[in-house]
Amino acid sequence: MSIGIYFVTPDGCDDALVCAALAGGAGLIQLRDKTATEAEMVAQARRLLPLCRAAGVPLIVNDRLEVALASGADGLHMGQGDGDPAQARAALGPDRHLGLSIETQAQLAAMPKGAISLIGVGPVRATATKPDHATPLGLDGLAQVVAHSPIPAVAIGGVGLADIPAIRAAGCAGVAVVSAISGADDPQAATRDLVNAWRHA
Ligand SMILES: Cc1ncc(COP(=O)(O)OP(=O)(O)O)c(N)n1
Ligand SMILES: Cc1ncsc1CCOP(=O)(O)O
Ligand SMILES: [Mg+2]
Repeated sequence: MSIGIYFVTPDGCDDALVCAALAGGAGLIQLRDKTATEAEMVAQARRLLPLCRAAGVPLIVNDRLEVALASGADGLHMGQGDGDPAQARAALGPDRHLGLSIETQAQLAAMPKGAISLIGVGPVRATATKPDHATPLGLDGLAQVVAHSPIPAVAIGGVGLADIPAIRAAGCAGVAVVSAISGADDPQAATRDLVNAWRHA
């Protein structure tokens, strides 16, 4: 599985930013908004789905199973404290994506086999985007976790263009970013640069 660049939205993301990431070549989009209501997230996911489908890119919802189900999104991403992955898999059915955050080797060893299709490993570095993040793994720690993963992994947390060769060499299927795209002056060009770096790494 190759994902390449996985754009995770910032809080309050407008649809134009997702369009820019799609136009730049992002391979996966996650709607993550820690401030939106459930109804707002359902409405935004419903607006974004046809745009993502037109680009052939899956749309994943962060945290909220009900939003993923109500909007018809392509999957859900869960953290360690976001509920039971086996229950989420049962609700989503066998075909949709189900991502799980992995912050330690112990979490990887305890991962429910069969339910998860993709892991987000990190944070690689400290990041202001997620103030409650776990202890950073660093690039070496990332590589150690990914080496033991039976399923595809993406790196996340404080990563950008310069990290792509090491992340690819670690065996990741992609890299998940918020601020490397959302904080850029030109998010479409930033996405394109990340995509090209991934392709050439
Ligand atoms: C791809 C990916 N990996 C990790 C996370 C973090 O999820 P979580 O630990 O539940 O933290 P929040 O994002 O909910 O703050 C993610 N969202 N995506
Ligand atoms: C959602 C999430 N999970 C671990 S770090 C993080 C935030 C990543 O944001 P950024 O790419 O801006 O560091
Ligand atoms: Mg979460």
